[in-house]
Amino acid sequence: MSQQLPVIDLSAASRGPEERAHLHAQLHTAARDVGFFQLTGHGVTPAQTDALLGAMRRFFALPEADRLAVSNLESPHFRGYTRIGDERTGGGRDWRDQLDIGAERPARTPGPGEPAYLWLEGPNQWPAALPELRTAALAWVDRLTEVGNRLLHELLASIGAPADFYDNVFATDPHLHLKLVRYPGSAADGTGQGVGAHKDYGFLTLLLQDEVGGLQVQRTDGEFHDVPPLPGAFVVNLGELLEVATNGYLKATNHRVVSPPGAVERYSVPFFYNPRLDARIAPLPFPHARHAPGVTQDPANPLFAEYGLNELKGWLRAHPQVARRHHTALLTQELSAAE
Ligand SMILES: O=C(O)CCC(=O)C(=O)O
Ligand SMILES: [Fe+2]
Repeated sequence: MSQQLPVIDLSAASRGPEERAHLHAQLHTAARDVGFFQLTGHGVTPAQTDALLGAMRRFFALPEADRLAVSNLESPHFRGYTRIGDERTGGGRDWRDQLDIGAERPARTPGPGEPAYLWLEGPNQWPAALPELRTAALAWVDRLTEVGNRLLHELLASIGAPADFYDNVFATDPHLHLKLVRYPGSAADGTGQGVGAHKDYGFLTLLLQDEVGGLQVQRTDGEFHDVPPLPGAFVVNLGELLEVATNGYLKATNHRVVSPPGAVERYSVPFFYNPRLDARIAPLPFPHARHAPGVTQDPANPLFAEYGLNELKGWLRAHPQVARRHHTALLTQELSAAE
């Protein structure tokens, strides 16, 4: 099923009060009713996009041994390369491989009394053969951070909230996250699970997808609808922290990727615009707050207002081999917390 998402032009924000008011009306409706939209007018150039996609394709074309040289199994910080089939979503195997990249920071080993999510801070792993990948990926993080920052301001303003309300949780050491993803066609098991249905954990996700398609969004009718690729646009979706911030007025939307047919490859690049790990998401003051229905109650997926907890739950769930190798103590704690 296909139903095009709202298409929203961010450049309208700087074209005078009338166009900005129209942008806010569009953003408000899209964020409240769908949680997903296509973003144009973001200012990222085709040359910047091509630099990233080119370096990324060269990474996935490297011999497997070179990709495994930066395996995330070696990183207690969940950075690096995940082989096809090693990631899990909703208990099922995802048929994709990927390189996880975050802000370049020294490794953290949480001491006694420090929160376990500090494990998520650490250095990236870069393939020695492709220095341009590091350059293009870190430039993309900088560029998309700027877009995410502008978009979040307009989105908060669109629902009548102070635009700068969350500036402090992004000001120092935001936990930005970039994923370079390849879907290598369909697995023999026939499940079609490129990545299983899930919500993203942070504030906003800005996704670059190629022309193949396969991303699907669950809409209020409960059905998953295709998101047809729109050249030059980013697919934006709201993460769980915006649901927490607005007490459920805005929703983090379930989405998934259906594997491309046969041996067709699909490439995508989600960028997760996330705050500091220790940020506690204070309730957002806005006029509709009193009508907010509350956050989704799902025992299998608790929503945490302390961002690091929300993020860590996701990593432990999605990367069981990294978790078992480096974090058995945390797995025990997670299990006992769920009981
Ligand atoms: O590849 C895509 O289109 C979406 C990926 C996604 O939802 C994710 O990695 O969180
Ligand atoms: Fe996602």
